[in-house]
Amino acid sequence: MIGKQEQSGTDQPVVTVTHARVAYDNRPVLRDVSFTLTAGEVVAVLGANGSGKSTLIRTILGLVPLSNGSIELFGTPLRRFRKWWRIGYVPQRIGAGSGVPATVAEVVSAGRLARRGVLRPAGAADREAVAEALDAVGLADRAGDPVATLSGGQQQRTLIARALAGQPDLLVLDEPTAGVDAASQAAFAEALRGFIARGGTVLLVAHELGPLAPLISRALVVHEGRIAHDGPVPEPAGHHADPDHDHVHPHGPDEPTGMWS
Ligand SMILES: Nc1ncnc2c1ncn2[C@@H]1O[C@H](COP(=O)(O)OP(=O)(O)OP(=O)(O)O)[C@@H](O)[C@H]1O
Repeated sequence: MIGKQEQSGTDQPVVTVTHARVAYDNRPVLRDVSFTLTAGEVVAVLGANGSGKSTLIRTILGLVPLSNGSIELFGTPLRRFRKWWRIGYVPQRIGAGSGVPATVAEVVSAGRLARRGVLRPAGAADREAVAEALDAVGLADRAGDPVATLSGGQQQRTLIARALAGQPDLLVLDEPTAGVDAASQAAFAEALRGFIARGGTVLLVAHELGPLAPLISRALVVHEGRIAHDGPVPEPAGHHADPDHDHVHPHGPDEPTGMWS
């Protein structure tokens, strides 16, 4: 089953960042960042281009070194953390298919490797997890197709399915819906909703929340290397005054029927 979380319930720290400082070639990008993500939270990292959002999540995953401060994953210091299968990561769009002669199912199966180990052949549980992940993102009917034949949005969904197939406790997503068609955005939001309903924790970078907005429980706004806002998703100025504003926030019973109802 997807999302059979090892650690559930509230107030259990999943990610703890304490006074993190990160610099590239002595140029500071993150100056002093602290926050804790607890189990079941769905947190969006927002901020201007180049503010350090990707750097923040790549640092949390140990891909960029800290120059100061500390990070813990599931209560374990980053340098001692080994249970990487507990984390599903979808990097900023790289394309799932460029030059890869693999089928959609094969790409998604790679998401099982960290959990089962490369030396053990795939078993029934692996195949079931892959099928469930493909179903969750609405690509079950494309399982046997070469991933290169899919649209950009479908390729992005393939990468999300790969992360879900590992049945992680934490999903880390870098701009998962940037430049993705509306159908893929909706399919992704639906998959994420299922993951969250099973107690999964989510940390995602986004420019535009779009259909994800109702799912977000907390926003972190990165500005000049610090967390400038930690709380509810801020409303863009003049947002509701915009005649084209698509009112999909879950305010009350007069919401339009659709995937959020
Ligand atoms: N590997 C690197 N080496 C040197 N500088 C880098 C590296 N990666 C990012 N930077 C710089 O660090 C700053 C923050 O980049 P980062 O990608 O974290 O920002 P971001 O908020 O994710 O941006 P965007 O919204 O455009 O994706 C930028 O000025 C960027 O040019």
